Amino acid sequence: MSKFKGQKGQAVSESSRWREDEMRESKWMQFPREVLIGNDVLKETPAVLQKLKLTGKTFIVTGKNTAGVAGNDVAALLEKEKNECYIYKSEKATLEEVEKIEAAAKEFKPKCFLGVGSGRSIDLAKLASKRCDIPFISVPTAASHDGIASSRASIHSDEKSESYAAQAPISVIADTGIISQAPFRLLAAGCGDVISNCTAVLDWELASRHQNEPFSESAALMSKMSAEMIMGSADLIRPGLDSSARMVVKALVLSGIAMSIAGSSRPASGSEHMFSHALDRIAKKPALHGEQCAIGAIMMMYLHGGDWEKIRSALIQIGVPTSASEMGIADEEIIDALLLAHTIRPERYTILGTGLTPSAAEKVAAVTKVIQ
Ligand SMILES: NC(=O)C1=CN([C@@H]2O[C@H](COP(=O)(O)OP(=O)(O)OC[C@H]3O[C@@H](n4cnc5c(N)ncnc54)[C@H](OP(=O)(O)O)[C@@H]3O)[C@@H](O)[C@H]2O)C=CC1
Ligand SMILES: O=C(CO)COP(=O)(O)O
Ligand SMILES: [Zn+2]
Repeated sequence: MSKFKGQKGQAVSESSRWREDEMRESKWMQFPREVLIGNDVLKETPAVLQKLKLTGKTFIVTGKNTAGVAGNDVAALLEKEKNECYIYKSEKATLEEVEKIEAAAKEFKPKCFLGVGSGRSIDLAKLASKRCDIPFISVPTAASHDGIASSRASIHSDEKSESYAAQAPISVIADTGIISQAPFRLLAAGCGDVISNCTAVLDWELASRHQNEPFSESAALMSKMSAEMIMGSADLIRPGLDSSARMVVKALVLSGIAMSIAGSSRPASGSEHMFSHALDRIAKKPALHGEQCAIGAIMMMYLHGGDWEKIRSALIQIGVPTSASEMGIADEEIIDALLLAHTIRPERYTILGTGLTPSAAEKVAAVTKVIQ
């Protein structure tokens, strides 16, 4: 068995090479402290704030739809307990929006931030709270993405999609009564986001082998486990069921924790996410993040030479779109996104390498039945 020098100079067998990261001397990781998952847990929000000694003033970042779903209710619950709330309705997860929130919060001087809503609202609250050095609580209204519990914030602009080091939520309050009543498409998208961890981890392993990129076996295992949890229970994920919402939320939390362990979005974001970010830029009407990542995962698994049909079957069973037409995206936009994807995060080594040729892009999309 060949040997190479580990980070501290000691010889490490190749079979344990991927464990090198686990042997680092120190690493700073953040995880949520109070995690509430269940029907009607929203009403516990004032108690959570009290337990964490964060009562007083609360800055709530929510969205246009989700204000009515939960944002206003949370504010009412807190105000009943003599907390003052500032409600900020946001639209896009951009750096400009983070700056606006930060400025409003500096005036209001809250004790904590709440992100109540979709991925966008949670990411904005997460990054703005980090910049204000104030704790943040994640209150998802849909299980549509694995940023619910992660310490990362995905911020987008016309030119790029970046993953910022933010902070892990001090608490996650996931009311499955609300989440199970959200449009099923959102829950299915969350399953797609987690299933796409399969290819993200393969890309990370590739980067570890080809470029000696730091790799965390525990983060990778956790990420794969969350994907397997969903694929193995695909038959149990149904609209309107509290049990389905609970299952998906737990997998999303696990996947978010994997990112916090890695200290990057690597365990949950590889070539399939680069494809999705490219599609966000190219498509006239992009689909949901998790839907696009799921389709990306089918195609990237084909490129890895893995079992893409297994991923496709699980997605079909759950009800996640597996073709461009089901997502409402033109076939040409899929090809263009495949050709652009490798440029999205050039520093992130993946199976896309320096890019696909147009004929290779057409082939992967056609063979995997993403385009007709
Ligand atoms: N930080 C991280 O680690 C991660 C971040 N992400 C990011 O998260 C985002 C994707 O999140 P996602 O939630 O899929 O998409 P969006 O943030 O785009 O939200 C999708 C839509 O769902 C609506 N919605 C949410 N909950 C409900 C509900 N209960 N009832 C009715 N409508 C509802 C939202 O309304 P409203 O307009 O009120 O918001 C919004 O219009 C992307 O920006 C992605 O990059 C994804 C994964 C990981
Ligand atoms: O979406 C993510 C994991 O599901 C992570 O986000 P990025 O692709 O922005 O790093
Ligand atoms: Zn994602």
